[in-house]
Amino acid sequence: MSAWNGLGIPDLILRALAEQGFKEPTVIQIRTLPPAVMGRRDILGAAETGSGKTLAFGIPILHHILEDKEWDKKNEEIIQCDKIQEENSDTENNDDVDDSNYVNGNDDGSSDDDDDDVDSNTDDIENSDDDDDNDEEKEEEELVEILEIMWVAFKL
Ligand SMILES: Nc1ncnc2c1ncn2[C@@H]1O[C@H](COP(=O)(O)OP(=O)(O)OP(=O)(O)O)[C@@H](O)[C@H]1O
Repeated sequence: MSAWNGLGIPDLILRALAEQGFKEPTVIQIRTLPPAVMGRRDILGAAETGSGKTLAFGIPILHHILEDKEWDKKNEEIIQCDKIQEENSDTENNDDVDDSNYVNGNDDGSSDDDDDDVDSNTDDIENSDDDDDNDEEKEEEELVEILEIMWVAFKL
């Protein structure tokens, strides 16, 4: 278990720290990270030069950026769910109209739309694999972003 565990640091930042080769937090980081990250408190710290103060406040900043992004992502998902529900209710309404096909008699007793539903269900299954790949890709992109912030903003 990494010495960074238990300080409330998100996985993505833990991975970035591991990539940087930072095996354990410094004293100022151990003291500031739990209240700043888990306790969401403002922190004031003093320690000698070269003791790791930059990440002592940099990690909480990154944590908050990630939380904001997570919030944006959830909102996006909710909006997409709403759109899908709207589309479904539109489709159901259309189905009501198309049921008249059945009454009027398709040869096999099905409406043409039923076949479409099967196709679209298969599409959904294929799309869920794509979604997993996209999630992984997005996580990798975020990791690269975090590392860039660490290098550029925090000059690590
Ligand atoms: N947990 C850690 N493990 C190993 N190296 C670290 C760790 N945290 C920071 N460092 C490295 O230690 C060096 C000094 O860190 P940093 O610049 O944050 O110190 P500081 O306390 O802010 O110094 P100053 O007061 O001079 O600004 C940097 O090269 C940084 O990459």
